[in-house]
Amino acid sequence: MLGSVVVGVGIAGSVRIRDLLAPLSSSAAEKLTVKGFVSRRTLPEQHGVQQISIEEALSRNDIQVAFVCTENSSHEEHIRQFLNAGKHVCVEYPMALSYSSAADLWDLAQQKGLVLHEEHIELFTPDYKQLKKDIAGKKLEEGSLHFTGGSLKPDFGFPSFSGIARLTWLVDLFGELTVKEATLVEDEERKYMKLTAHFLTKDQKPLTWVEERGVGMGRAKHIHLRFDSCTLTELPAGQREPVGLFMQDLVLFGRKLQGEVPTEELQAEQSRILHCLQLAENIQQFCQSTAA
Ligand SMILES: NC(=O)C1=CN([C@@H]2O[C@H](COP(=O)(O)OP(=O)(O)OC[C@H]3O[C@@H](n4cnc5c(N)ncnc54)[C@H](OP(=O)(O)O)[C@@H]3O)[C@@H](O)[C@H]2O)C=CC1
Ligand SMILES: C=CC1=C(C)/C(=C/c2[nH]c(/C=C3N=C(/C=C4\NC(=O)C(C)=C4C=C)C(C)=C\3CCC(=O)O)c(CCC(=O)O)c2C)NC1=O
Repeated sequence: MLGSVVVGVGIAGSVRIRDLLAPLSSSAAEKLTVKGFVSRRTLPEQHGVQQISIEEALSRNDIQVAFVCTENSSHEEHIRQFLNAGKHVCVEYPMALSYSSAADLWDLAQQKGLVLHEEHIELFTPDYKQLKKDIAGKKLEEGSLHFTGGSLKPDFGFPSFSGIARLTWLVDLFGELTVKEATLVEDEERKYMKLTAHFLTKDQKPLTWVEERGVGMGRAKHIHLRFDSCTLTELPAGQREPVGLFMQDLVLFGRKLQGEVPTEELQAEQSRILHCLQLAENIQQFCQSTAA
């Protein structure tokens, strides 16, 4: 068994505590137990789990794993602290707010012989799984993905990083991309923002990503994907699954801890994550150069 600590008790941290207390039976998630949680606030017990200090989490021998569930701007520092203390880390996406920080963190994990896992629940949603099946083997001519959602707190980072889940979809579906142009429109008073990024695929096909957030905007994704043989204008509705999204991620992390995930799969995943973070950084640079 591996003892774990959950760092940061927001939406994601609470789900992690809940899932660790009731892991999917007969899955690798059962190898994890939860020994405590860390929070910057003073909180009561969460489902019987006690708050502990970060110093205790870093030093206790019966804690081998940390779940970093805080806002994005603090991920890098937390990952570094826990890896340096010899703990495996599962971090909610994105692991860092720059490409070079992420690359350094992977190097540190490798040096220490520890698992560093970045959660990607967006790849487990039924709609995404169905979309991936539906377009398998089709040749993209052009496409767009338009996300809308409620406004985020500023410590979630530049929108190409906080929206990394959309980039992950595009890269997982269409392979490596090149950023051609990106713009950001912001209205701080209205807490509104719209990021538009234009990419080319390796086959030189155009893809557009729009990430739009504002107070009261509903979470939604719209696609327009034109292939050689057909055009998709709506996300397919996938079959709902009994296992929750964060639980599916926990099982994958558990399998990594057990050494059950093949090296090629780990490498492909790491390349995808780093490529997405590189794209996020390129987008940020485009936006900041046009803003100047
Ligand atoms: N929500 C989701 O569905 C998903 C979230 N993620 C990722 O998870 C991470 C955390 O996101 P999420 O949990 O949604 O963010 P939250 O805003 O809910 O929580 C972020 C942090 O804010 C602090 N916090 C939470 N509630 C309060 C409060 N009422 N008052 C003061 N502080 C509070 C907590 O830290 P502390 O306990 O130290 O105070 C918490 O860790 C991000 O990296 C995000 O990208 C990824 C996929 C899905
Ligand atoms: C109700 C308020 C609500 C909040 C505050 C919220 C926060 C939230 N949801 C996220 C992702 C996500 N959130 C969900 C789904 C949910 N997450 C949920 O908290 C709930 C109730 C669902 C409902 C199904 C999914 C599937 C993702 C992964 C990214 C995606 O596919 O859009 C993220 C990570 C950044 C991102 O990819 O957008 C945040 C911060 N989600 C919400 O729905």
